[in-house]
Amino acid sequence: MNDNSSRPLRLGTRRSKLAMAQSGQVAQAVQQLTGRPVELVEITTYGDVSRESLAQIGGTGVFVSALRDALLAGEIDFAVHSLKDLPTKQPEDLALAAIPPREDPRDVLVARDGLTFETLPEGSRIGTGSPRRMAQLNAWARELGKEIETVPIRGNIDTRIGFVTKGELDAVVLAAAGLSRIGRSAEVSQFLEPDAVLPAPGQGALAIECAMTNAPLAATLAELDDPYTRVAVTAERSLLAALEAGCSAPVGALADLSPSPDEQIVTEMRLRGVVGTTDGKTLVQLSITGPVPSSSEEAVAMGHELAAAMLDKGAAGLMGERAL
Ligand SMILES: NCc1[nH]cc(CCC(=O)O)c1CC(=O)O
Repeated sequence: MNDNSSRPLRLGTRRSKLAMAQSGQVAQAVQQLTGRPVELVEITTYGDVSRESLAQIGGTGVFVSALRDALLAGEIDFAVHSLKDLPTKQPEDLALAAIPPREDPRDVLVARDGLTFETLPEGSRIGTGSPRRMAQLNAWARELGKEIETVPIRGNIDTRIGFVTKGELDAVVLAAAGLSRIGRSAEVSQFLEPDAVLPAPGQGALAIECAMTNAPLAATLAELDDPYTRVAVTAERSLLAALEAGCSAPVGALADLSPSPDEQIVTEMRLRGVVGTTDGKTLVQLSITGPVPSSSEEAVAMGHELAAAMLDKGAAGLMGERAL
């Protein structure tokens, strides 16, 4: 592939269980693709060591900057991120070389006694540090005429599920994809349908990044790319960018394709978006449907079109809000 193609490829990863699981999967795929061994290089990011809330320390970008520094310094060859943790603006010197097929994008409820959102009793305490989840859960509770309390929490998946198993909270909300990657899907009490809770832009998808200067590696990694996932998450992220949201802003988005990619002839893409106040009193929720974008530019345009419609409906006034 290039001059020193005999040495193992170095894959930089955070050391959380989730990051190790997703890096491990990609490492295997790349090993198969290239015939070269892939070694994991563990890197600690500021988001892993800080106890502050994500909103305070500047959003989810805190998980990626150390990996990106290592890429640019040539200490690692490529990195795997949860796409939803990537800031919407892609640095010019880094290639988003592949976005593999997305997993289930939905959020899930992990509740005590297998309760669902509908059967949780009045006054239930639900843990989430995400303003997006708070806004939609509180709006849903209002619709059901039920009083709930959203409790800001942080921590890795095990820690968050621990709040429920230790009896400190009635439920927590997590991403289905994260649970599935660490083998804890059995603990899901309810999959939250996007009609009630739209996931974060890019949720359930991975991003494989390498230095722009390493063109041969970028070309190899591109074989892991799924074009349908790419247009869907590109539209979702361009909506987020156009709403000028920081990564901790309460924006949900999901693009789905119909018929589904498994059925071969995909004709349409629907892009849904939501932004709201964390108390759920005000939500701006809209969707648009169009032909499946045939380029990144078309996907971006679709995100911008939905953003403009949402801004028209008052989304701008809701963007300033931060967690708590
Ligand atoms: N914010 C942390 C984070 N980043 C990616 C995932 C899950 C995996 C994914 O969405 O791809 C999670 C955990 C969660 O939100 O429950």
